[in-house]
Amino acid sequence: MLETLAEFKELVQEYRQPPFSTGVAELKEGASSLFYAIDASTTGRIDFANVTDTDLEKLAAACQPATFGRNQEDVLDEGYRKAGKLDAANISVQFTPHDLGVVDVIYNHLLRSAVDSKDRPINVEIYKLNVYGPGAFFKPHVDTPRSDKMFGSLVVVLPTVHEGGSLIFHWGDEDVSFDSAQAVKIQPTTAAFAVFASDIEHEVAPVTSGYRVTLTYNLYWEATAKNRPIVSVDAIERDGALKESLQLLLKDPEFLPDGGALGFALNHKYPFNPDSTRLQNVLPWLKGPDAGLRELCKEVSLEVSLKAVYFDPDSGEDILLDYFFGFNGDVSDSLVEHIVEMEQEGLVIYDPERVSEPEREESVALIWARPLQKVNRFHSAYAAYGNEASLEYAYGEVCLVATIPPASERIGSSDSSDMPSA
Ligand SMILES: O=C(O)CCC(=O)C(=O)O
Ligand SMILES: [Fe+2]
Repeated sequence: MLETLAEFKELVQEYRQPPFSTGVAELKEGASSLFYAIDASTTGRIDFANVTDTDLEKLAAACQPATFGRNQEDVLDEGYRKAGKLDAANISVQFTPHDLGVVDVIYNHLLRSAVDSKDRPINVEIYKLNVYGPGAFFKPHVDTPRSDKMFGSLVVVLPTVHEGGSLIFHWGDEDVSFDSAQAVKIQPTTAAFAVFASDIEHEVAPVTSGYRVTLTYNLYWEATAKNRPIVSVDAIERDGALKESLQLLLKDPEFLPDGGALGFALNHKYPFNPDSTRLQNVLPWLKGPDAGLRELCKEVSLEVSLKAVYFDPDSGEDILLDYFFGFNGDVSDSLVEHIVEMEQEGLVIYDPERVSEPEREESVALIWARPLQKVNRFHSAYAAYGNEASLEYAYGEVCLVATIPPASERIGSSDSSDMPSA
């Protein structure tokens, strides 16, 4: 492998950051209560600055058992999720995530953005209240996307005395645990919170004593958000080594001499609806390091697009589509033929490091800077375990593809010095 390429690949591999952030926040005096519906005409109240066991038992009794999504069906299975829930319609709280300072954490840490939040408004929508009594837990799942604008989840753990119930993130090969029970012990008014990219698998360990009471929220991009990058110039500057390495790669005349594409498998999955989600629209919604890679390509004047990655079992080739296939997509003819005939709707790719000549001339030479972990399947159900069943949205595997001009046309290449520059 070219040395310039090997170096760039290594830096891209290291370019990741935890897609979660945890912390604590103080509930303000006089604004620490929850009101909830016990039945059509009775309301309960808990002041979390001053909770009693009886309060918690009453709240637990007002809950219904929490269900979850398995293969697009809503199921109740206490071997997988054991918890009580109250829907958003049946609760009202006196404090907001904004009051708790969590919105800043979302921008600054989860999205690693220094862009003014006015430019990229988000919606923080309350979803459920959950009560995890002794022995309650929630096994590994992702949070079901409720729209293609949903990027994250927020959990607020209210101040109650309990043990266990850690929130555990499964991030690549690492398990990162947040002991929220410990965190809320700081003061009687200390709440704990976790914000995370909702496509990251996580679980709640069993509660061993007491009641763990949570509010969960869905995080969405506002529909009207401008198409602004969410990664700050600062963040790119900090990753200067990555930019330098990419510039060196592009200058290397042996790297894709006739041009082609540079592909990046992304760190996150993105929600889509096969009928309405256009991949081009997803570009401004990339999360964390994925947004950083897009900015990096822009900085060195490479054109980028997002593609859905599929594997065609008939031909054994990988295909990049500009759209997602339906959930029950039935591919009768060879998909590759289909793509080639439709033109512009997708690319058939080959790896020039492995194959010297493509089988068909339409194929594009693509080198993976960050290798694909997984591809989409045409026939499988998408979300296996979610916190809700969803027939409309699922997470898909997306990659970022940068078009690489032939070596002679690349900015900074020795051959291009006589060419007019843009
Ligand atoms: O309570 C938590 O810490 C996480 C809950 C959760 O993952 C969910 O409700 O989907
Ligand atoms: Fe969850």
